[in-house]
Amino acid sequence: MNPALAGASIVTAAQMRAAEVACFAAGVSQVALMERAARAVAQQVARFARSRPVLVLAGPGNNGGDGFGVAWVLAEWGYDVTVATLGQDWNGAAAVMRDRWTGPTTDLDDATPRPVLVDGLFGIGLTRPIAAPVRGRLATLAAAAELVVAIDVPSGSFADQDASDGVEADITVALGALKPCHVVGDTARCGHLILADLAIAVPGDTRLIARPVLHPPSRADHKYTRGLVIVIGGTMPGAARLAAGAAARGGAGYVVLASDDARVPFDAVVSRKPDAIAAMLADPKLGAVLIGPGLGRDDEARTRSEEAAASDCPLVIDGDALALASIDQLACRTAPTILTPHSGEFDRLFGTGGGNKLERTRDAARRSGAIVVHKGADTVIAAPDGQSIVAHPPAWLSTAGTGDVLAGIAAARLAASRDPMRAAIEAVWLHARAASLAGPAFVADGLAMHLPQAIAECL
Ligand SMILES: NC(=O)C1=CN([C@@H]2O[C@H](COP(=O)(O)OP(=O)(O)OC[C@H]3O[C@@H](n4cnc5c(N)ncnc54)[C@H](OP(=O)(O)O)[C@@H]3O)[C@@H](O)[C@H]2O)[C@H](O)CC1
Ligand SMILES: [K+]
Repeated sequence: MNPALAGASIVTAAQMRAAEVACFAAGVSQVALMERAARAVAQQVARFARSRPVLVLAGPGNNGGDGFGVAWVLAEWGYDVTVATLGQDWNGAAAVMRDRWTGPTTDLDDATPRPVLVDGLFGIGLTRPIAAPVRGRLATLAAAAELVVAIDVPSGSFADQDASDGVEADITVALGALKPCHVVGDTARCGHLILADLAIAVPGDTRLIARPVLHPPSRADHKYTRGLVIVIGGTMPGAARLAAGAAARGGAGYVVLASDDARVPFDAVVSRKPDAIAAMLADPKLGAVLIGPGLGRDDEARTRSEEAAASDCPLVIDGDALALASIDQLACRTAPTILTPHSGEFDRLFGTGGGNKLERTRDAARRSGAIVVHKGADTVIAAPDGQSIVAHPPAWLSTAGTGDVLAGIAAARLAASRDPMRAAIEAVWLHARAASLAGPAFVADGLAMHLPQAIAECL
């Protein structure tokens, strides 16, 4: 998680264009906006170029216009710059930038590599894959460069798709706002991501995660107002135990582990026999129920899962309980629901239909009426109203049991606030932060120990 980008907006190419139009309508000229973009990119190139010769690629559209602008600014600052072009006819602001550029210019076909490559071939206007010869030239020039800086998006990446193609950049300077290709899919091709916001107002319903603000307990609080969490276990009691421990360390006031296995993660977690689940679910003091970690998929698991789904309790559904759930049943719930699928569980429940991960997760939230936490290296949290948040948790979390820990934290946060979107965001942030604090190669059993420190950072 890059703190410099915390809370940054993520917009589609169409939303970006609409925001630009609104900016023009408010009196900013196209040339002025392109000049802002060019200066912002040139500043980043200058930070890292160390006076090395620069080759700027200028494509046929406004990304190319930005490229001419970058070349013009860098040359003014004393850099040795050459421009290689793809295309002949530039319009509007791009033509103005092209005319400002009076330095050495070649065709892309004839360009020779230089240590610093600025990629202004294609931006958000890419409509089809780049033709093989051009892709080949781009790859050759990029491979021979010591530093590749992409303007807006790495050329070849479609702004609205999971990043899966395009040049591999060391630095990408996103213009105006982040786009889906910067945050979902193989985002490594963007290299170090920098946002130049250019003072354009953009929609804010999709954002990168930011550190949540948590409130310490008040003098009037007691264990039930802090949140009573029930974790329903099953055939693999260790997973439910991990989740119960994480719920307790995640700020719950009281945690009950309903499991045939009487072992608890520590004494503060209370063990109950699961034959009393119906009575437990009817407890008006109940803050949230977690079902799924270690549940299994036998008849008993199905009964417990159906009982939980049919209850009025705020519910977190994870692991095996996701395999036992149905979208119709979820959509009928009136109490808050959080689902925490990894990609396999997500595909089984919601299908493998098209769109990027953001679109698919938003669609799943709309269909199920639940908050969906679609886990992965790019975790997407989506609400039925279209609000969505993207997080990039540490890769060290890719180890057994960390999902149970996340589900436990989500239950604790849900019991505390009863607001499932807020709870999901808090849980994902705290989980990722605890992983960072745990350092490399931790085991899931030790992860929750770092939650108090992560919580302290949010007060
Ligand atoms: N967001 C901001 O605040 C600002 C962004 N700016 C920059 O503008 C680009 C978007 O510019 P746009 O002109 O819309 O698009 P591109 O430059 O990406 O490319 C469009 C041209 O490329 C042609 N095209 C598309 N795909 C291909 C392809 N595979 N092969 C060859 N040519 C292709 C397309 O023509 P077609 O009609 O053939 O599709 C266009 O000619 C944005 O990314 C920013 O860099 C502004 O500077 C202002 C601030
Ligand atoms: K580019």
